Amino acid sequence: MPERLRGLYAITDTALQQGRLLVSTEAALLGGARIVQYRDKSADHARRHDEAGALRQLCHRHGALFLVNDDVALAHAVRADGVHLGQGDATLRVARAQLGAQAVIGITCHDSLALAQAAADGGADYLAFGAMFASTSKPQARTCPLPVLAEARRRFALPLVAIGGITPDNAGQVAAAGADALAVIAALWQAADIHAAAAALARTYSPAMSSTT
Ligand SMILES: Cc1ncc(COP(=O)(O)OP(=O)(O)O)c(N)n1
Ligand SMILES: Cc1nc(C(=O)O)sc1CCOP(=O)(O)O
Ligand SMILES: [Mg+2]
Repeated sequence: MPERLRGLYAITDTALQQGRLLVSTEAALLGGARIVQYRDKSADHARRHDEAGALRQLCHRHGALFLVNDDVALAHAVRADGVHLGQGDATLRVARAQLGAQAVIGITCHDSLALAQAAADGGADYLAFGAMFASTSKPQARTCPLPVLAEARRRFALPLVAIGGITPDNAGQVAAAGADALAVIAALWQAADIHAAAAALARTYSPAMSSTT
């Protein structure tokens, strides 16, 4: 399993991080986040471009991967490491053609092993399952039972990312079921101490390691 797709996967939230996008993301990186996804659904293209470019630099300073949600053109424009695509987003084929063989392309599979098989067959770099638990960030997301994730672990050699309602308290169950990375929004950006929350989540994979300060 590639080490670069393992550990805490922080997903930005424009509302929760308002005015503190870079500072709060840096706190998560210092706490141990290894992957960051820029997720901003607004139509403010100039701001999105500026923020994504700044986040890319920040992530690379910390040796973390930087991915863009949904927007293949933005990922290309800011030279992100890759893109995360849902079932209603651009196709894997289009994204691969635009971003190239080295790009990391992750695909949402919800609770479906059939979607995961199609993504694996199409050349995805990781498979995302969720929502593992009720999510305040996406309350309408349908639940992916832990046994589905465990079955995906048995079937697929690709990295598995789990998302939805993950907190330091339930992270261990998700990792034990086979997740290589934990994608998190609320439990990071709503924490009183983002660095400490990130460190607690990151410790799921490196119990002996503490975070950097
Ligand atoms: C790591 C990860 N997994 C799943 C998603 C959800 O993607 P999608 O279904 O396209 O929904 P939106 O995030 O675009 O609302 C994700 N973003 N990241
Ligand atoms: C963006 C997203 N996608 C999901 C899915 O199930 O595909 S759940 C989700 C929200 C994740 O945020 P939180 O850590 O706050 O629950
Ligand atoms: Mg999407």
